[in-house]
Amino acid sequence: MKIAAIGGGVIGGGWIARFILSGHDVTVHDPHPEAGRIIGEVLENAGRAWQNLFQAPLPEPGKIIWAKDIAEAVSGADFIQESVPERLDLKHRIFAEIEAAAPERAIIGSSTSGFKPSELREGAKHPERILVAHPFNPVYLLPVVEIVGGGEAAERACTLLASVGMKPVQIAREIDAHIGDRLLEAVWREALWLVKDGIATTEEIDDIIRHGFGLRWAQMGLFETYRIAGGEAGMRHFLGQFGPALKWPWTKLMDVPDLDDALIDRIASQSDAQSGAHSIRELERIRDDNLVGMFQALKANDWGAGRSIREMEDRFYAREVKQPESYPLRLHQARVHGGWVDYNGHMTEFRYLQVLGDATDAFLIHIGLDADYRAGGCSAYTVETHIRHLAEVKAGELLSVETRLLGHDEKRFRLHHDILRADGSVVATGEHMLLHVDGDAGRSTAMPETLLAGLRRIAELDDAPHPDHAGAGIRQVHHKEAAS
Ligand SMILES: NC(=O)C1=CN([C@@H]2O[C@H](COP(=O)(O)OP(=O)(O)OC[C@H]3O[C@@H](n4cnc5c(N)ncnc54)[C@H](O)[C@@H]3O)[C@@H](O)[C@H]2O)C=CC1
Ligand SMILES: C[N+](C)(C)CC(=O)CC(=O)[O-]
Repeated sequence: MKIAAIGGGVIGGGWIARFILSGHDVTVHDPHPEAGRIIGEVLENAGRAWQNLFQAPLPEPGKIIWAKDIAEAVSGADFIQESVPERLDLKHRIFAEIEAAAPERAIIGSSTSGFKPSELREGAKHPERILVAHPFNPVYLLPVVEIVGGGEAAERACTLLASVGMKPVQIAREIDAHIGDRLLEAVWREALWLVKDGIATTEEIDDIIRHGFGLRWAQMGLFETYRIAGGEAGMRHFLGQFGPALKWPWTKLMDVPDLDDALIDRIASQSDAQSGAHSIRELERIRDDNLVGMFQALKANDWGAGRSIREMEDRFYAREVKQPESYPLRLHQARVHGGWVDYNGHMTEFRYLQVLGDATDAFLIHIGLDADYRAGGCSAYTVETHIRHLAEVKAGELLSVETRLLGHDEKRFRLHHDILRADGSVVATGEHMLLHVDGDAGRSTAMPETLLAGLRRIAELDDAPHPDHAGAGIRQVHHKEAAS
């Protein structure tokens, strides 16, 4: 799959980061003289956020390939995402250049916040493959993408975008500004009035959102939230009680305040007072850390956007497993991320367990104990672990894990992992006992024949003696009194 990005600003940079972190190379064209620095900074923040977001091993990131012009960027591309400024004449010019050089089957997604497919497609040679693919900022974290335009191209775009962790929502009929921005625009318009009329400052409005209904929206949206607000009688009662308020003067609705110099000054200076202590990149990191925490809470509840994270993790685990050609099994690799290094300048101790745990997950998938199997209610729990830390590991090193099955019975299996650096030297070993568990019943249970057959097949390959340290505990250190 060859991916091209035209425009690498706020949104293009976010798209590029999402594709790269999902393991795709991206060919980028952006004439901005500082495009490399800007995209590099976005990528750094995005990489940091993904490290914190996912428990599963991340794929080896793809590369940015810089293209001097649009023709070079889109040559041979399967999917092209356009994220140039929101001007229709510019977008038409870009589409004409793309169509002159891209393969006929290439899909062209536009990040446009407002233009409809019928407007974007004016004058196109193959209009049906130009779609709205409107994301939300930050694109590398927020899953939703509005797909407008329909047809076969939209289906293909949805499949690709879902594979990089997005939640594509196809919009049935085109409308200016799609759906998300129409909703946001209504709130934005009211907020501008409230600031202009001196009713509230930017900070007070933000407080009311972030300490209140913003938290509700993030997990239940509008209608589900209001259904609960109707009490036991639900949505009908809610509509009966609050429906009439729609006609009261609560909102100025369609009336737009003039964004004159005075209002711009007022908003900009209030915003400086509210948030000016942080740089934009700092604010991005604060936003990303908060979003990561929210995603994790939602993932634990298997709810809303948390589901996209869990599904992405299942894909990351599954893609780890390559058909091994040799034994010990080589099922997992990990690159040591800068954030894994501690005050001693090397990989901190719990990251060893992360690498070992990810290798165990890769083994589970290898024997068929994968997401589909777990959906049936049974899983494997690690009940004992012994790690030996043998060598320091620096940021950036590529680690591989060799896995042996030391033994198994109907309910348990014992794994041994060697973590190796690129030169083949062992930096750590891990020995783990796992128990097959029926999660619904809350107790261990025998594995089905499908899993046992996989274990037997692997056990037959394990003909070398066990490592000397296998089954050993931590060595004794004599107590002061005992030594004297
Ligand atoms: N900023 C936001 O919150 C969101 C913006 N969008 C949409 O994304 C699109 C891009 O917006 P932003 O990223 O905010 O703008 P931006 O101004 O941050 O980035 C635009 C980028 O396009 C580049 N560019 C200009 N002419 C170009 C050309 N001929 N070829 C290649 N690159 C070119 C610029 O150098 C710049 O890096 C717009 O259509 C916008 O409506 C969508 C969702 C959210
Ligand atoms: C302000 N905006 C219209 C460009 C916003 C968007 O399009 C989506 C977002 O990220 O809020």
